[in-house]
Amino acid sequence: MAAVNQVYIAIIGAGGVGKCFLSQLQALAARRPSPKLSLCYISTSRKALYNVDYSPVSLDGVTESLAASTQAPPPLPQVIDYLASAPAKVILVDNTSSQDVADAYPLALSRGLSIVTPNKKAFSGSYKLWQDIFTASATSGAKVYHESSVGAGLPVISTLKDLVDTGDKVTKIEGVFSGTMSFLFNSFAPTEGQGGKWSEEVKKAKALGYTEPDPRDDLNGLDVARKLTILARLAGLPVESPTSFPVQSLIPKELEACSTGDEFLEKLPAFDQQMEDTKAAAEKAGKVVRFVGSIDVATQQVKVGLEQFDRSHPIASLKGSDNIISFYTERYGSNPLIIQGAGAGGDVTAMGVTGDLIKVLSQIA
Ligand SMILES: NC(=O)C1=CN([C@@H]2O[C@H](COP(=O)(O)OP(=O)(O)OC[C@H]3O[C@@H](n4cnc5c(N)ncnc54)[C@H](OP(=O)(O)O)[C@@H]3O)[C@@H](O)[C@H]2O)C=CC1
Ligand SMILES: N[C@@H](CC=O)C(=O)O
Ligand code: NA
Repeated sequence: MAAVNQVYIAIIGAGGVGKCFLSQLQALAARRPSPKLSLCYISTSRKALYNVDYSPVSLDGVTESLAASTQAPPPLPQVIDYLASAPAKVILVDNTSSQDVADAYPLALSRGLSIVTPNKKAFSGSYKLWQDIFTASATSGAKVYHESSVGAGLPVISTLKDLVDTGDKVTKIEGVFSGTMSFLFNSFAPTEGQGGKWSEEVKKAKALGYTEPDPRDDLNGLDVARKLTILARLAGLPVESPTSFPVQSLIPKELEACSTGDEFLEKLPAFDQQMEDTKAAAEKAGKVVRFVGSIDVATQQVKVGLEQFDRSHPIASLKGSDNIISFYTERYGSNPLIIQGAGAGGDVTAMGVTGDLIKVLSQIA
């Protein structure tokens, strides 16, 4: 018999986004006495904290408790078994970028666990995984939300879903979909002034928490390709994978064989001239270079890569890690619905996750 008025939260991943989420969760739990939110499981890749009798793990100082824990995370099917046997409903928060965790969503959903996540891997992996996730959710009634998988906390997924669900026809989606790429080009090739060195800006983007755990996943264009795969599927295109359309990589050929992200960052300064040449070519045409993506729904064409823009273009004059995403639809005609704002960073990403958690609570509690 499920305990009344209590919802268990299980968290996998406590890095940049995970830590910000924990502090938002603690504030939410303090603000909202009902349902009572209790942490029943938290792990990183090497440590875990949970009690076999489901007594809650305290949110006070949880990062430190987790770091000091001597419990190792059990294999995922075992974690799902433990959560599915909890004496109240469970929301699983995946704050990793792990494909293994993403692959376990169909099992978790089929066992009644709702999921909220900023992890793109489940929704941009194989089309079969996408179908399995939504079939499992529809069959069990467990919810799955992933607003922060595109545009961090910006309301990109919810807006696209509303457009589609209310019967509008999306014809094109285009813009800047990467906080890292936005930050890099806004600071390396600004509309005014000189700009910094490419490799130094890449290191800054990582230090600011904008990049993927391995920054090569941003620079090879795959992070943007994943986001476009998600949006294209929501707009009705059965895109097979993020590698099934043209994606431009900014990884120098000579560094493709680096075995770690750290080795790549160490060697990158020797290749700064390649990006300087790209910048100079745009300047010669009186323009600036930016990394953009687009989905043409009618022709089913998706593409990701560098383009040149006039300095006065809204894409050229973005600031910081801002994304700008334009939805062209039948209802909006030639004036697209535009969403703009920070597209990366721990707090804004965690906000999307916490917002999703609140949506799930309103449906299951
Ligand atoms: N940073 C941003 O601005 C944005 C991030 N996102 C997404 O948010 C997610 C988290 O990003 P971020 O916090 O920056 O990444 P971090 O690398 O800072 O944190 C990742 C966390 O996940 C843990 N982890 C990784 N693999 C596993 C696993 N198999 N099992 C358990 N724990 C695991 C890591 O543990 P350990 O340290 O032990 O490896 C770490 O605690 C990613 O999917 C990213 O794409 C989305 C939008 C914006
Ligand atoms: N690395 C990503 C993080 C958000 O998805 C980005 O820079 O946009
Ligand atoms: Na979003």
